[in-house]
Amino acid sequence: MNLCELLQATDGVLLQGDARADVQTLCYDSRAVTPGALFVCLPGLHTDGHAYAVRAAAAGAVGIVCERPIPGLPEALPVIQVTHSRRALAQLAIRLYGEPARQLTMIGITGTKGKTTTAHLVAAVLTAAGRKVGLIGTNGVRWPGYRHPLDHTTPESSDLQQLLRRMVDAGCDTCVMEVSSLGLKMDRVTGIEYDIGIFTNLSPDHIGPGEHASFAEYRAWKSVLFRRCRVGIVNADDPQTEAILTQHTCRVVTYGMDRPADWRAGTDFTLLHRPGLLGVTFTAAGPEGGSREYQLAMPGRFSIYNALAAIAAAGILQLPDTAVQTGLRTAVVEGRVEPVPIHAPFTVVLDYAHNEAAAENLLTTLRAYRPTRLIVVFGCGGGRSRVRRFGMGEACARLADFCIVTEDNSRGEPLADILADIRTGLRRGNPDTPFVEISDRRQALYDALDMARPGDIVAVIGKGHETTLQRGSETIPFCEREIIRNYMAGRRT
Ligand SMILES: CC(=O)N[C@H]1[C@@H](OP(=O)(O)OP(=O)(O)OC[C@H]2O[C@@H](n3ccc(=O)[nH]c3=O)[C@H](O)[C@@H]2O)O[C@H](CO)[C@@H](O)[C@@H]1O[C@H](C)C(=O)N[C@@H](C)C(=O)N[C@H](CCC(=O)O)C(=O)O
Ligand SMILES: Nc1ncnc2c1ncn2[C@@H]1O[C@H](COP(=O)(O)OP(=O)(O)OP(=O)(O)O)[C@@H](O)[C@H]1O
Repeated sequence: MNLCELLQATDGVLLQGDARADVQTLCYDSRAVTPGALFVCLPGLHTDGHAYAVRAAAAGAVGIVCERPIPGLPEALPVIQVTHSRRALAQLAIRLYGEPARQLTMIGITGTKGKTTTAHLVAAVLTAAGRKVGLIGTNGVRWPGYRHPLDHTTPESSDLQQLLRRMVDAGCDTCVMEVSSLGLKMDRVTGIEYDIGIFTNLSPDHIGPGEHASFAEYRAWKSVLFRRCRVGIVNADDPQTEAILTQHTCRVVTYGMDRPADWRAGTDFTLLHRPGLLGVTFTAAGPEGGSREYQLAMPGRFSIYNALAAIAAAGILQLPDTAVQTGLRTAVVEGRVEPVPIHAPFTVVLDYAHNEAAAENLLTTLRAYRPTRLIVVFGCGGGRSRVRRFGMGEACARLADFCIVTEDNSRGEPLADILADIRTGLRRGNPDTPFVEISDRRQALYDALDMARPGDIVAVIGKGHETTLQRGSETIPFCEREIIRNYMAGRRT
């Protein structure tokens, strides 16, 4: 597209050069510039994109977008000054990729916990209703026939708009995406008007250097989604919902279990536990009454909240209830309390929990299923906070019947040091909980499967959907689902 045409989407002023240049793509990292790219200088936390404009030009950039003049650029190179380059990046991307979000039903999900799960549930329900759905979030991007991992839960605006364009070109009619607070703060979703915004819940997270200054700031950014959507579906039971709705401009639809809500589930739900299945059945009624029964193949009370958000979204989109029931019954989220399908009288689940709060939440949920024994396989990452290791150790010792402590992305750090910290945590949590240390994670999985007996739950936590293991400077393929299935298949033959 012609640079001149693109610029009209921004408040940019041409400082030098000819605006008739042809722009093929947008780029915000000089190391990724290819000929035909328009380089947008983003001021960052660690460095400033303006410092790399000369390098971008040398790599073939057809123009530079910046917030201030940059010395040393070739005279003929078009340079455009904008007030805010992150915002400009989003505006340019929307124009370059032909406003793809306008051609999709856009559903954005925000909240501290449950974004990934709710996004999958909404996508499953829509798919069961015959929609062609694209999905973007922590577990990557996918649409029918395509999937790819992503660096961010909510991608940078230029990457996001390009993905949306590809979804439209692939025939998708709907996009379900996780909208992180940083995605909102960093203009990654600027310019997108969501048909539906969903709020799950809020607790302190992502507060610290480079992320949010305080809980209030974190919450304020999440609340922005409800000024950028037509209908906001919010959790009536979350104490932060009222604050999230400050200055909202959308129609509000509520869901919950404890307080009055448009979509409400009964508190008399039933936990389902069969080998290979940890689920729940519950009833829910919408604004028009008429309670219906739903089944989920994921455990716990909190899963009902995620499902209610999906049921409410389906209600707004007027999807048939049979599709909602089918979608919820069959949805599985990789690495989020994901059951591994094996022929065994016990249950194995994979989960991404890698801090004390998440481990506590998960193991408490699993204990409610009254397993004969709860066996936990876990480790902790190297080069990260030691507090996390003590905390994981404590939570697992308090809630498991047996722990197998092993490696988890040890990166450059000696595994022995990490295991020693976990051991300290285990002793603090409950010195009587038996545990073994098995350095090799694959062997730890094999041992857990060998010791499991009928009615046991084996929770393998920390890696969730990841398919690699970072051991020292090496990154090795490590798909726990495959390892477990292959080992169990081998045991049967
Ligand atoms: C805290 C945060 O979000 N940081 C983002 C920010 O990085 P930064 O400010 O440190 O950037 P920087 O390194 O100073 O570089 C500034 C600019 O110079 C450019 N550069 C830099 C070096 C060079 O040689 N050439 C060059 O052009 C960089 O590409 C960048 O555009 O801008 C970068 C480019 O836009 C982002 O990739 C980066 O995300 C980092 C990797 C990150 O980890 N973000 C996480 C915290 C995040 O966004 N998480 C949320 C929430 C997830 C959840 O809720 O679970 C998410 O949506 O993923
Ligand atoms: N509605 C919920 N309320 C509380 N906890 C939840 C909820 N949904 C999921 N969880 C727990 O949080 C974990 C993470 O869930 P999920 O990945 O869906 O959330 P997320 O918002 O995408 O989180 P993250 O940003 O950490 O990836 C799950 O494994 C589960 O233990």
